[in-house]
Amino acid sequence: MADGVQILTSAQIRATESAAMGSGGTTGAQLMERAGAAVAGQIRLRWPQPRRVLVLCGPGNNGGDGIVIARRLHEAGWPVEVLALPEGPAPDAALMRRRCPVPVRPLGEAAWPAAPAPLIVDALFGTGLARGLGPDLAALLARAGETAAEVVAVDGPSGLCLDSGRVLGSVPVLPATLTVTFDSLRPGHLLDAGAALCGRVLVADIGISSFRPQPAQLVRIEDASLLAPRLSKAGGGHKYAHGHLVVIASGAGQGGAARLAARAGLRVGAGLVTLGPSRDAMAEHAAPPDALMRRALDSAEDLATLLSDDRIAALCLGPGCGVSRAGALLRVALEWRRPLVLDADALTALSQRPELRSLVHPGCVLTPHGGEFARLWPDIAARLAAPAERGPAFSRLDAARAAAVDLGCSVLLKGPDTVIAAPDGAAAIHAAQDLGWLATAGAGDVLAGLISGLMARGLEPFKAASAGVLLHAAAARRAGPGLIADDLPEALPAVLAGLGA
Ligand SMILES: NC(=O)C1=CN([C@@H]2O[C@H](COP(=O)(O)OP(=O)(O)OC[C@H]3O[C@@H](n4cnc5c(N)ncnc54)[C@H](OP(=O)(O)O)[C@@H]3O)[C@@H](O)[C@H]2O)[C@@H](O)CC1
Ligand SMILES: [K+]
Repeated sequence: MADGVQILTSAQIRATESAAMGSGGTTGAQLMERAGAAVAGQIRLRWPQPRRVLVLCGPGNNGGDGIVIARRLHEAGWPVEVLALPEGPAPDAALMRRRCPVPVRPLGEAAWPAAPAPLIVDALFGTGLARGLGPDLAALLARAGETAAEVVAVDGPSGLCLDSGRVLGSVPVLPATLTVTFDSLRPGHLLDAGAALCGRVLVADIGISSFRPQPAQLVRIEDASLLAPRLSKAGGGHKYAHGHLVVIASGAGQGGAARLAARAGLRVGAGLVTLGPSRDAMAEHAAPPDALMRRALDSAEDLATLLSDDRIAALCLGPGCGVSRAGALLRVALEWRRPLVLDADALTALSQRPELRSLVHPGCVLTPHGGEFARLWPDIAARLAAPAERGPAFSRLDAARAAAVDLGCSVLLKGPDTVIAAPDGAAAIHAAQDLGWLATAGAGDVLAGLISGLMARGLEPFKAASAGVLLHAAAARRAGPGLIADDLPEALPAVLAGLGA
């Protein structure tokens, strides 16, 4: 498992809540009170001056939280209006409605305020969302969205599936300025459309964390400082002790993507990196850094000979390699059965060579973007592309996990919401929606180099993939807008120094 913050699915948070209540230490009503109080507290911190607030409540416990928020804000002197859907079978929410000092009016066209409130609390549906919003509700929320009010979502924007980050049905949801969720993040806060729709996400501690399932199966990786002990070279040692990475490069005239990967491998601390172009491309791959070693590799036999040196610790195949060259070298790379990153052209080559799929092993990390993923796993990609009608909807996390199980290797599905999945079910999400400038040519090649460099240093595949993604993002943050991929390896020394590695 990677180091990170535990993420719980809707089913897991329900189980955690049940375990907390089952322990006898707390009741559902107490948890609802804590949840509502936390949201009301955040609202008052963010907007210290009372303002008109419209609280929209659903039939279940999400709506119950909304009622607590309304009461708390009312008690603090805020002008509060509450509109609610008819009650469902949720006894704690019903109790809160009975205790509410503010009139609870039926949510609908007739009761909708003529003058829009500047703040809307969306407590319609949370983890219990089962399907898309009905057309009447969607129309009301669309109207609310037009008033440019600030929106605070309780647990998440209603209509957003908190397990997948996908909007259920084909109805728009009301984007939130602020989302306050409870105990832990849900996958949907980070994945897909969720990241943009949730706005700023805060996690309120409601006192149930000791009842979470263990060990954590899903984490958010966000804190690069956790990497420092793993990346430290404090023990010293020979260059071979830090791993020898081989990066396969292209034939003549196919560009320098592999050099970016190799440079990243060096910068992340592999003891040696050998770049392997074809013989006729040796001259064009002779450019700096001079720390790189070169070795001509024309054929699968040449690669097999090189890999028979058991000091070689990891291999990176794909960046700037060319699909046919990657295809020609793929079998030997897989039969080596040691740490291997397959990226870019190697993924396309693998999708064209189904007979090689059974050779993929747990020491492999595959790093597809969405297009490469769809070529390798068209059935899984089709499930992801199908409309999301019911919750929990099939997610990018489900897709990466299914792919990891299918090939028995770690899979890193790239995107602004990168998902990393191991074949044993462990998974991590890295959300970098703020790093739009990282979507630049060659950035993926650098990532492949980082991961394979870390694998050469001995990190196991899932951890190397997680650490590589973190370092990649940290380097992009340091380089800032305007970066080109070449800047990423150059930013690494400062990133690593900042981590105390
Ligand atoms: N877990 C915790 O630790 C804590 C959780 N807490 C809170 O509880 C929330 C979860 O509560 P919940 O389980 O009652 O589900 P919730 O989201 O209120 O919705 C369920 C209701 O909505 C209905 N419904 C669903 N979709 C619909 C649709 N499209 N259109 C119309 N109706 C639809 C559904 O009806 P049904 O599908 O059965 O027909 C059912 O009646 C959670 O998000 C958090 O805020 C805190 O209070 C305390 C700590
Ligand atoms: K909500």
